[in-house]
Amino acid sequence: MITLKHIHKTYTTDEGVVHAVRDVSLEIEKGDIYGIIGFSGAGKSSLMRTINLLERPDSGHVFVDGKELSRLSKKELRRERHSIGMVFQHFNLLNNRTVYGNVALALELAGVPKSQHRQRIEECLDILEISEKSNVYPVKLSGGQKQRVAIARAIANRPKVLLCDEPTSSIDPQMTESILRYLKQINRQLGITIVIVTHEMDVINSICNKVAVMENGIIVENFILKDPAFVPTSRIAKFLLKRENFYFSVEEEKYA
Ligand SMILES: Nc1ncnc2c1ncn2[C@@H]1O[C@H](COP(=O)(O)OP(=O)(O)OP(=O)(O)O)[C@@H](O)[C@H]1O
Repeated sequence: MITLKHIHKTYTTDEGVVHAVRDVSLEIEKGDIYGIIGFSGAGKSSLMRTINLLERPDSGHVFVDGKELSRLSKKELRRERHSIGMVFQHFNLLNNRTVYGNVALALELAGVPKSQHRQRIEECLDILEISEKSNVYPVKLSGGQKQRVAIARAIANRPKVLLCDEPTSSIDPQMTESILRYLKQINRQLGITIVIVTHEMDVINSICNKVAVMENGIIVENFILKDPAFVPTSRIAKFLLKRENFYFSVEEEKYA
């Protein structure tokens, strides 16, 4: 479903060139909930943002559902991007639009005929169980509710892929579980492949089937989460993972 081949991404700053992603290749299959974990600055967001070319790699190839995105015209890329939803840490909702209006925006931008809006929006709000807030403005919502609206907006165009950048980092721990439950449901019921960037192993543990560990712009290890034969070898994987009956958990106290 998603193939990244030899991706390099650098940023030029006043202090010099930052090598955010270094020669990363990755295969994400249809139906996966694929986690990318690592410490701050490891290059996780940069890598994920190359999947919809929100960040253009300096070199390498990005394929989504068989199409090489970097070879598409601007118009084709715009169309293709509607099949890749995105959810951000800070929700990125428009405060001057209601919940309904925020979801509608995704459909407007994709050129979906207005006659289809109401049904699509109600469907998405229903999946995220936030229909009763349809006429409410974001300022009146909790973090968890805002993220549910952002997810509803991200699936409004019925994407094949949903990219989630630290989707639970700005919400209460109690709400984290429910957000993850919705993501799992979306993956299973709608068949949407999910890529999730996080620094929380609990997030990986709850919903991912596969995980890549990133450090200094490199994927140091990737594995199937419940593979009983997997033995972490990298420093960061050993640091992050603790095997307990084929599950992993974070040694949180070391996690500063
Ligand atoms: N727009 C940018 N301009 C310059 N440097 C950037 C930019 N975006 C990211 N970087 C740098 O690239 C490196 C990787 O950043 P990135 O955000 O991809 O890592 P991350 O693992 O997602 O970390 P975090 O969880 O802190 O966002 C870091 O050194 C970061 O400072």
